[in-house]
Amino acid sequence: MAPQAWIVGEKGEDLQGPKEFVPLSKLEDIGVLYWQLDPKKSESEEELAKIRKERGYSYMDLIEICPDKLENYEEKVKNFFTEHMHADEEIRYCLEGSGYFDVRDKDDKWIRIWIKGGDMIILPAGIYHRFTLDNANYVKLMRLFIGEPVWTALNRPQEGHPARQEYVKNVMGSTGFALAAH
Ligand SMILES: CSCCC(=O)C(=O)O
Ligand SMILES: [Fe+2]
Repeated sequence: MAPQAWIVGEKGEDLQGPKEFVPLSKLEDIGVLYWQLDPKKSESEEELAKIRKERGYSYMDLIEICPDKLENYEEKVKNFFTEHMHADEEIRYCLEGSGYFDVRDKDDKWIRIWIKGGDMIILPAGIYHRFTLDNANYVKLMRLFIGEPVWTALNRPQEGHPARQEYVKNVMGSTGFALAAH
């Protein structure tokens, strides 16, 4: 099952009227990849091992986002919810709890992706995004990376950044992201 995704406002608020749901295909169009795994199997999961091997995700750690478990909680959650991009992919696997990844669509609207246990999401380098907890106020995420991790958040605007330029070219270009990425 694809995660639920819908359009929200600038501050993350629900828009008036019924939710405008976004299909997985539209997430693929903007380079967002998604897998559903079995969260009970955790690190030993075969499918996870396969994805890690195929995509070269040598680095792995776990992060729990909640006031008692994350140092400098207030500052970190504020930064997570500030619109930013990275020079590399952002790979997150939700083991427990839930949260919202907001990503910009081609029209610069916010798509809110609701991540729960078993959901693995990859945001491409250069995509503008942000993260926030939902009402459950807790998430345990696995962070994956190719080689030594770089978590540097580059706040918008970053139009001159090579990763941003590459992303814009892939997503807005005629071939589309899916063709360019595979
Ligand atoms: C801690 S996962 C989500 C926050 C984020 O976008 C990031 O870490 O760069
Ligand atoms: Fe990020």
